[in-house]
Amino acid sequence: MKCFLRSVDGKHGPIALPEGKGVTIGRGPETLITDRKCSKTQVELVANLESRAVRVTQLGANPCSVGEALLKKGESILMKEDQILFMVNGLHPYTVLFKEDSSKPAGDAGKIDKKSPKTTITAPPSISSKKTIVDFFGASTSKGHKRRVQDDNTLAGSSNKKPKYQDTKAEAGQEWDDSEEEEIARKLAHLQETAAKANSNPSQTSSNDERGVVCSKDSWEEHGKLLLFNKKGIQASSKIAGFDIDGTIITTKSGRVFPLNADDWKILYPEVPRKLKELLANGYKVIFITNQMGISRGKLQPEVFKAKVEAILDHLGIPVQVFVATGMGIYRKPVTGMWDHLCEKANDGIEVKKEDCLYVGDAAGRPANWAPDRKKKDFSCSDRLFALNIGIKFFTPEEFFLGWKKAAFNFPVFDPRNVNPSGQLYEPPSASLVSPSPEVVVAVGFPGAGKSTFFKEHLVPKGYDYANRDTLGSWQKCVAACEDALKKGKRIVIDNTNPDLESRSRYIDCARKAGLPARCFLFTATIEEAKHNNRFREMTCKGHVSVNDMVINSYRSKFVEPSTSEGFSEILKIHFVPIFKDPKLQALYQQFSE
Ligand SMILES: Nc1ncnc2c1ncn2[C@@H]1O[C@H](COP(=O)(O)OP(=O)(O)OP(=O)(O)O)[C@@H](O)[C@H]1O
Repeated sequence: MKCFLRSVDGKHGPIALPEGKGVTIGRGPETLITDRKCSKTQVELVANLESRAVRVTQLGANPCSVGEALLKKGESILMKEDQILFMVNGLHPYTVLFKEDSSKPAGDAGKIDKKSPKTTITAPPSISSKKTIVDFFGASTSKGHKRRVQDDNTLAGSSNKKPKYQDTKAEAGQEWDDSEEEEIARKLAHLQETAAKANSNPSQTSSNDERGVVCSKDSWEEHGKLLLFNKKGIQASSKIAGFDIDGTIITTKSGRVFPLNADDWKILYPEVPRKLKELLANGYKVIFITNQMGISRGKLQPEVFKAKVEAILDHLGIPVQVFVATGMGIYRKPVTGMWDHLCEKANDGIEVKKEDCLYVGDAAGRPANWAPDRKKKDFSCSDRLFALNIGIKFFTPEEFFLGWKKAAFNFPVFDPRNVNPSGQLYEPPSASLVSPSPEVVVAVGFPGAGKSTFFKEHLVPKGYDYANRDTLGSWQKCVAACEDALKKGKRIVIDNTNPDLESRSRYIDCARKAGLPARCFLFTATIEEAKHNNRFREMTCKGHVSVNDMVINSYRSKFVEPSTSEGFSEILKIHFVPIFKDPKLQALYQQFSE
C-alpha cells in the first residue's frame, strides 16, 4: 500500500507520502503554487496506511481547510480519501489516494504507472462502468454524457485533455486518465450506491448526511407564483447548496445586462461545472433559486424560461432542483418563500440543517469598483439578504468559484430586525393621543407608514369617525365626511398621506368653520421603512392595491413639513412601533425585502 497526495487541478503529478513520515508541502516548484498567501511550509502531512488517513497539520499563517474544517496554525486533523484539502483560502485543492503497491496484483484499487509523469489508475469495479455515472446524472445516452464531459473540459480551458470517461465499453480494470473529475466521479458513484440503497430503504442514510430518494424523472410544478423544476437524479439532503442563476451560474453571451433571447447565455466561469459536481459528490443537494419577475410582467414566457433552465442543466450535466419566483410576494428573494417551500415540501421530509447550507449569488450589494476590473455596483443586495434572512452562509460567485477574497458591500439603510416594540410611540410624551372633545386629526405620512394601523389601534376604538380617500373614493368625499362628523359634534381622523399645505388646508378649514381644533399626526417612518411596509402589506393583505415606488417618491417630492402656522393646534410625531399578534407575521416582517 502506498499513499499519494494528488492535485485536483491536475497541476502536477502525485506526491508520495511515505508511511509515518512528515512531508511538508506549500508554495514552491513541487506544487507549482505561487500564491503568496500560501506559505512555503504550509502544511505537514503524515500518512497512516493502516487507517487509510493522513494527518494534516497547519504550519503557515493562513489557514488551510479539510472538508468543512478550517485549520489554524498548529491545528491538526485526520484527512480521509473522500475529503478535499484546500491549501489556502479555498484554493489549490488536493485529495489523498491510498493504493496497493503496483508490484502486487491489483485488488479493489488501481495501479500507479511509474513511467508516466501523469498518474493513471485502474478504476475500482464499483465505478468503472460508465453507466453508473450516466444513471446518476440522469442523462439519456452515454454519448450525450461523453459530449457533456468534453464540453466541461473545454470550459475549464483544458480541451487538450482526453475525455474523462471511456465509452460504454469501458470495463473494470481498464485504465483511465487521472484528473480532478475522476475523484469527483468516484464520490458520485459512491453516492449513487448509497442512493440506490436509500431508494430500496428510504430510512437508510449515509453516515453523516441525511439523504432522500433519488428523483426518477424530470417534472415541473407550479405553486402560485412559484415554478419548481425537479431534475431526474436530484436527491434530498440535509445539506443544501443554493445558487442564483443569472450572473452566478450563467451570464449573457452577448455581453448585455439582459439576455437578447433564450439562447443568449453561457456558463459564467469555467470553474462552475466542476465546483457544482464537487458539491454533489460531497453530499449536497444543489438548487438554483431565481427571481424572474419578467414572467408575471408578461415579458418572459414561462415556457421559454423553462426550456432555458433545462438547457442549462443539460449543459452542466448534473441533477439540480430549480426554484423560480415569477412575481412579487413571499417567493421573491430576499424573502424566504422559495427556501421555506424547499424545507417544508420539496426535500422528501429530510430536515435541512442550516449550518450545513450555503447560498451563492451576485446581488450582493457591492459598491462600484469593488474589484480592479469590476466597475459596476451590484444591481441589488437581494442574494446576500436572502441568505441572511434564512441564516445560512453567503458567497458571491467570485468568492465561491474563483476563491477571491470577501468584497466590501453596502447594507440596506432600514433593517427590519431592529424595529423596537417598546420604543416611544409618540412625541411629545406629555401630549394626549385622544381628545375628549370634538376635533379633526389630520394624518401626514408616507403610504405604508402605518397610519391606518395606528388609527385603528388607538383612535377608532375610542369613538373617532374615520375618513380615508382609498375607501371613500375622493378627497371631496373625505371633506364631506369631516363636515358631517363635526356637525354631529363628533371627532374624526383623516387617514390620507396629506403631504402638502393644500391637502391639509381642506380639513383645517372644516375645523375652523366649525370653531373646533385640528391636530396633525405626523408619521415619522422613513421612505425605506414605508417601502418595506408596503411590500409586507402586499404579502399579507390580499385586498390592498399595491403601492408602487412612483407613488412613494411622489409623496417625498411633495412633502412639506407640517407647522402650527398652517392652523394646527398641535402636531404629534407618531413613531413606528411594531405590534404583532401572530409570531409568524412578525418573523415575516423582520425579513429583509426588496
Ligand atoms: N405598528 C405596526 N406593527 C406591525 N405592522 C404594521 C404596523 N403598522 C403598519 N404595519 C404594517 O405595515 C403595512 C402598512 O401599514 P398601513 O396600511 O397601516 O399603512 P398606511 O400608512 O395606512 O398606508 P397607506 O397610506 O398606503 O394606506 C401593513 O401591512 C401593516 O400591517
